[in-house]
Amino acid sequence: QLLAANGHAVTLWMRDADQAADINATRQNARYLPDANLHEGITATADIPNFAQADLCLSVIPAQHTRAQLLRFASYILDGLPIVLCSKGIEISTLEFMNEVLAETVPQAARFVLSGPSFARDVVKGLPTAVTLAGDDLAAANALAPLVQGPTFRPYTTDDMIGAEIGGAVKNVLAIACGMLLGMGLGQSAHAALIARGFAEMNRLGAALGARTETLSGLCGLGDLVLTCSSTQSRNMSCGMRLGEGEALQDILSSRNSVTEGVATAPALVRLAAKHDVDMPICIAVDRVLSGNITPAEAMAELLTRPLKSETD
Ligand SMILES: NC(=O)C1=CN([C@@H]2O[C@H](COP(=O)(O)OP(=O)(O)OC[C@H]3O[C@@H](n4cnc5c(N)ncnc54)[C@H](O)[C@@H]3O)[C@@H](O)[C@H]2O)C=CC1
Ligand SMILES: O=C(CO)COP(=O)(O)O
Repeated sequence: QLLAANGHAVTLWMRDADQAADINATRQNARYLPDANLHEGITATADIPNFAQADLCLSVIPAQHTRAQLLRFASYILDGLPIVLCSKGIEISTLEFMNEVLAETVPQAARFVLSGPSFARDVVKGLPTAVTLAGDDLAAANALAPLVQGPTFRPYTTDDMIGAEIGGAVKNVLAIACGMLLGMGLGQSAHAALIARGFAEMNRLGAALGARTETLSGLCGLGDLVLTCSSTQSRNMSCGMRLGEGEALQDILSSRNSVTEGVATAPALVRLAAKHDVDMPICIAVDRVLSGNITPAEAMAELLTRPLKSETD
């Protein structure tokens, strides 16, 4: 919507030709974004897009499927085409972030990450949104920013791609934890404590992987953590709430047609943290609940009975 409103001809690639035809005929994406009238500058297709004529490409495929789809297109992508990664997660089979997956699959592309507090429904309504646009270097991110900016959409640039990706991936897992806590009725004080201690976990992982603290304190870290941990509009948070209320994970996932990224990212994150010797007790607790090892109540009891420690450790 943003790009089309900026005057770009936008090709929306999808796997299902019938759905593409439906979108072109109705100007609605009934399955994934109902209630939004799609801009006339958007054309849906199931054919390989004409990458040779593209100024940029946004990858919005769920994290666990990004590699397969990038490989599908890799040979069509010209040297230096900017690919902007919008998915928030860690690939479970490799423990890689999306920019690492892109570097392996489409090495000729210029890599960017767009992340931050931005519900698609808010953006499409034109509600004010500010996000992080990260590139390999700041000049490249600065050059790309005007293409994705809008009257109510402000990208702030950085060259800290790993920081931008850590923020988006970790906040999804923490939002499941916040949802569980609220679903169990444990109150707003516990909710605030979990956000703050979760942010400490995000920062510890960031330090181990070379992210900058100011990136994680910004839109793609703290900003998105606050949004996702505070809104039932978040799929991760609402999944956690339903777990906290006693529903089974499989029932929750099968009741929705939309991705809940934190579910696959939680085990990847726990393994990545272990590999780098980073302490992430809340994320471990989420993973143990998701894998059926403990109940949400047992997870909260475990977290509360951990040995006391300094707040800055
Ligand atoms: N919806 C939102 O507000 C935001 C979503 N994101 C991120 O964007 C990514 C996608 O999220 P949504 O679009 O909301 O999810 P969604 O579940 O609403 O849509 C996912 C899209 O990917 C397609 N898809 C699913 N499996 C696929 C596969 N194997 N190959 C190719 N395409 C496949 C689906 O057909 C659908 O079009 C996620 O990583 C999410 O964290 C980021 C910011 C905001
Ligand atoms: O990333 C998002 C908002 O910034 C969307 O969060 P959910 O995937 O939890 O809905």
